[in-house]
Amino acid sequence: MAEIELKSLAHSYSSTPTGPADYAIRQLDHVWERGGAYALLGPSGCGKSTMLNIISGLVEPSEGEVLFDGRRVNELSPRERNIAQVFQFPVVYDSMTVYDNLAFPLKNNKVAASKIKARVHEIAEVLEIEDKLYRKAKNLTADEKQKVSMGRGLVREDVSAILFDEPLTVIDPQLKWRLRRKLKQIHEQFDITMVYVTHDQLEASTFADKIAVMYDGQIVQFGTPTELFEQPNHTFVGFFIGSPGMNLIEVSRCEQGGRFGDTVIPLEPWQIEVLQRLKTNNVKIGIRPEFVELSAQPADDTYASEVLDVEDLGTYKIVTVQLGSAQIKVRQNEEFEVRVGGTTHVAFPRQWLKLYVDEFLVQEHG
Ligand SMILES: Nc1ncnc2c1ncn2[C@@H]1O[C@H](COP(=O)(O)OP(=O)(O)OP(=O)(O)O)[C@@H](O)[C@H]1O
Repeated sequence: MAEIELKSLAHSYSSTPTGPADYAIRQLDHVWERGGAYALLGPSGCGKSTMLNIISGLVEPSEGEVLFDGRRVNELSPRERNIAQVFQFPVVYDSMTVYDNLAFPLKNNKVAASKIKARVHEIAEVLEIEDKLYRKAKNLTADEKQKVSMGRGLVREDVSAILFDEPLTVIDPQLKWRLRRKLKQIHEQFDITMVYVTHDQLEASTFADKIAVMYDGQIVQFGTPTELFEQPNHTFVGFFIGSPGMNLIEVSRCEQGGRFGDTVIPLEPWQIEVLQRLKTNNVKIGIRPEFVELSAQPADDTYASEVLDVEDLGTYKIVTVQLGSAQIKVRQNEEFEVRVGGTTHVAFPRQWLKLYVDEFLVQEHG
């Protein structure tokens, strides 16, 4: 197991890149610590697979270094790096039995036969495929084959890390949840560095202790699920994490804070100070639907708004209101009474109002 460091790493698939748009990975520094359970989360095309393939050695980065425990591995082949990689689609030898598929990486590494047997049974038990051990892989379902693929990664005790690239895509939805829990349990049991690529926030937060959110070839935030929820560093994180995502309102600056149309949202003095010094006009105020408050009666700090839509989701509802030119989503508990077309009063608690300049969060002492 190793700490994996990416140092000034960048990658372009073009041999003559002319600008940032030609890079699948824009220059970044990042450390995956030894023994951590991580998710790499982001939309399609943001560079997740490229990053995994650079770590495993399938892709040679155009710039920068990959270090395992401080040692440069750029020149090492995937095999020499000792990384296990599980892909979206199962990679198994159809003509072999499940047992032989699982034993294969160990035989390759000249592990003693008695050790192989014990380890194959241990992993098969964890993955609940013990009863399939002596079946030919070609007779398995897609789910079972993917379990074998995972098992081939997990079976080796000496791996530097296991990289999962959307491994549950082919898995039956009902099984997905169980397998995710299983991977988490395996991580706890074997203490291996694991990086799990997904574009599904639920999948990321059930598996990982820390999530790296990737957007447009950059890691825009690396934090716990709670940090990503409460303190999104970038508007993309605000929008991508949460359901629905953060409300983001384009504002212009004014003496009291941010203005859109006739509405002024007062901000903290330090935020106003930042706004006064700005050279850009790209300013947004963000607040999560969970932190916006609604009330039937007006108060000093509320804004009268029209209720556009109410979506009942069982234990809670999502209310969409029109405030000036902005549509704002608010999460309310199921008892809260609102009527589409009616008027409600919206409040934005100051501590949850985030200020974004050029899409990045402005922090108090940053
Ligand atoms: N072999 C390749 N040659 C040229 N461009 C590529 C190659 N592989 C990926 N790209 C491009 O690099 C960018 C990042 O792709 P990558 O597959 O790493 O993203 P991803 O986040 O893993 O996406 P997905 O979730 O769809 O797999 C995309 O614009 C993609 O089109």
